[in-house]
Amino acid sequence: MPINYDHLMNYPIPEVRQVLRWQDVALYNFSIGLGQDPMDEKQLDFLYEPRLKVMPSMPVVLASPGFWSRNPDTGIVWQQILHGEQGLILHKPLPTEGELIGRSRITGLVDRGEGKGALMYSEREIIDAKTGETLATSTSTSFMRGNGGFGGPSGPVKQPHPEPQRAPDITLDLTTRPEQALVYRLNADLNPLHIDPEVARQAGFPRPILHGLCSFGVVCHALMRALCDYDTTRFGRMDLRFSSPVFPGETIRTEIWKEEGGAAFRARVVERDKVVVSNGLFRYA
Ligand SMILES: CCCCCCC[C@@H](O)CC(=O)SCCNC(=O)CCNC(=O)[C@H](O)C(C)(C)COP(=O)(O)OP(=O)(O)OC[C@H]1O[C@@H](n2cnc3c(N)ncnc32)[C@H](O)[C@@H]1OP(=O)(O)O
Repeated sequence: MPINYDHLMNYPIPEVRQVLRWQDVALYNFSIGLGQDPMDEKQLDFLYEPRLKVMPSMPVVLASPGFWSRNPDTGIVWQQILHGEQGLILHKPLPTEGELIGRSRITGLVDRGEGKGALMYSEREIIDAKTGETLATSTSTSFMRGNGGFGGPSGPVKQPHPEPQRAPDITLDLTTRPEQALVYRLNADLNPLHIDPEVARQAGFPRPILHGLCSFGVVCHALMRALCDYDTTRFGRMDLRFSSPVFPGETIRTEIWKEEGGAAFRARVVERDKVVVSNGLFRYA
């Protein structure tokens, strides 16, 4: 069944309620690599419950509807879907415990043409169930490699943040672990692409790849360390493009340029000297 534009634009993504426990926060922080140096007190703040902090990238997994693109009635060839872009705006400080509501919707569909894939833009608001306040807005682009030529519009296409043409001001390396995707998926994203070698092969990869949102968290960690001294209240927004897959176990080098109002960034895998995240935009106080 091919994509039906009207059907997918109005797809009823279920509203999700999540009771957030401190253990969920610690698991998320651990799953993006915090605590690799157990003597680093600033990293322990993200794992130790008496003084627990939430890495600001966490809303991308909060009150998430999961991998709903796999539902047959979407018409999406789920085996060929890749996470293309991700954005996050934080409106309020994140709690370590409470009840959250996630409301998701499709905001755009772009047909890139037969053999060139399609883009699906979506947005999720993460709301504090007690106060009704929106805590964060998460925006995603799904690059649907198997759905080009479905007869939809050819735009509008989101314009990525331009990258400076000079050497970065700061670089910071963070390693990922070989089993990182196996832990990361426990947050919410159960796409078998990240655990099942056969599904990875069908998608064109020699082995399972890392979740885009895990790389998003690793890069957020790098930005918070390099620019904000781990002060989570300083995070404003973060946008990026996933330009090439990361394999679990690789080292992610975040390259940062300071610019008016914040920073631009990209990231590369050191072992393959391959840019994996591009067109990054970071706003902070
Ligand atoms: C909340 C739901 C979110 C979705 C969840 C999905 C489930 C998750 O579990 C899945 C994952 O986490 S997958 C892992 C993370 N993502 C990746 O590894 C993808 C990495 N990127 C790629 O492989 C290529 O960039 C690729 C394949 C994306 C594009 O490569 P090419 O086809 O070679 O593209 P290229 O020739 O470089 O450019 C062609 C046109 O496409 C635009 N473009 C490139 N990369 C893009 C990207 N990442 N996102 C959006 N647009 C992108 C280019 O601008 C270019 O546009 P134009 O033709 O208009 O000039």
